[in-house]
Amino acid sequence: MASIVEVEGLQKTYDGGFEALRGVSLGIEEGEILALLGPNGAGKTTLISALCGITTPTGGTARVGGHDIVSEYRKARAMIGLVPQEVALEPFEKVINTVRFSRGLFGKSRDEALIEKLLRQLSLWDKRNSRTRELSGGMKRRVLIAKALVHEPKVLFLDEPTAGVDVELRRDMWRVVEGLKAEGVTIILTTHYIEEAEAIADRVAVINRGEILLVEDKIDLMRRMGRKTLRIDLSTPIDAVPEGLAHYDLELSPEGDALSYHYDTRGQDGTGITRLLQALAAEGLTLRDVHTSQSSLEEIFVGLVKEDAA
Ligand SMILES: Nc1ncnc2c1ncn2[C@@H]1O[C@H](COP(=O)(O)OP(=O)(O)OP(=O)(O)O)[C@@H](O)[C@H]1O
Repeated sequence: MASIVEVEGLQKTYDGGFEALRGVSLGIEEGEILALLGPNGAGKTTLISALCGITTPTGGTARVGGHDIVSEYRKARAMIGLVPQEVALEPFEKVINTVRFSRGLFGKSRDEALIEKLLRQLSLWDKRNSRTRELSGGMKRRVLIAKALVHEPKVLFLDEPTAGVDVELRRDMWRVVEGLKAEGVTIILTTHYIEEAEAIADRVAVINRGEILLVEDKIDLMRRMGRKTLRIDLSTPIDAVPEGLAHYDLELSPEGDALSYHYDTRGQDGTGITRLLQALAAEGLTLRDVHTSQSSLEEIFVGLVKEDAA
C-alpha cells in the first residue's frame, strides 16, 4: 500500500545558506500516529512547513495523498490540517465563527452538523459563543485543532500540541488525538515531551541536523534499543557486593538492601539472569523481591542524538 505522505530526498536550504533539511526521506502510513522527535533546530518545523506549502523545498519531492506538494499544491494542501506551534487566533471572534471561517478558506460549503460534531468532540460546544480571548490556553489549542480539521483533511500535522500545557490537559489532548486516529485521520506530531511519543505514537522518527536518524515502530524500537534493569531486593542488607559476584557488574543501593543488574534482551548469551540468581544463592543471599524495568524512550532518544553528534 502506498504511503499517504511520501517524502523523498527533501532538502531545504534557507536564503542565508543554512541547510535545514538535508535529503529527508520518509513514508507515513494511512491511519498511523507518527511522532517526529528531534532537538531544537533539528528541522521538524521546516519539514512540516514544506509539506504544508508554507516553505518551498530546494530539492527532493513530497506527495500527500498522491499529490505533489509543489506542482499540485492545492490538492495536496486540501488533504492536510495544520495545528501550528504558535497560538494565533482572532481575539474578538467567537469560537464557532473562527472555525466556520477556516472551512470557507478551503472553498467548502457550510456544514453546521460537522462543526457541531467537531466542537463537541473537542469539548468546545459549550464555548462556541465565547470570544477566543476568553478561553484558557488548553481550550485555545483545541480551537486550533477544530480549525485544522474543519475542512475534513486526511492528514493532521500537530506542531508541539502540548507545549506549555499542564499534565491534565496534555492527557486530554492525547485522548483527542487517539479519537481522531480512530476516525481514520493520519497524525504527525512533533514534540519535546518524549513521554508523549511513548504514550500515543505508533511509530517514531528521530531527526537531527536536518537528517532522519531512524524511523521505527515504537515498541520495536524500545525492545531493540532499550536495556532492562533487574532490581533484586535482599532480605538482609549487605555492606558490599560479594567477591564471587564481581563480574556481574552489579550496583548496590546506598542502603545495601538492593542490587541492580542491567541486561540486554538481545544479548548473544541470553540475559544472564539464571546464572546470576544461582550465584546469589551460592553466596548465601536471600531475595525478598525482584522487579524489572525498561529504559525509557527518552533515554534511547538522548543516546541516539548524542551518538550522532559524536
Ligand atoms: N526562515 C529561516 N531562515 C533561516 N534559517 C531558518 C529559518 N527558519 C528556520 N531556520 C533554521 O533552520 C533550522 C531548523 O529549524 P526548525 O524550526 O525547522 O527546527 P525545529 O526542529 O522545529 O526546532 P524547535 O524544536 O526548536 O522548534 C534552525 O537552525 C533554524 O534556525
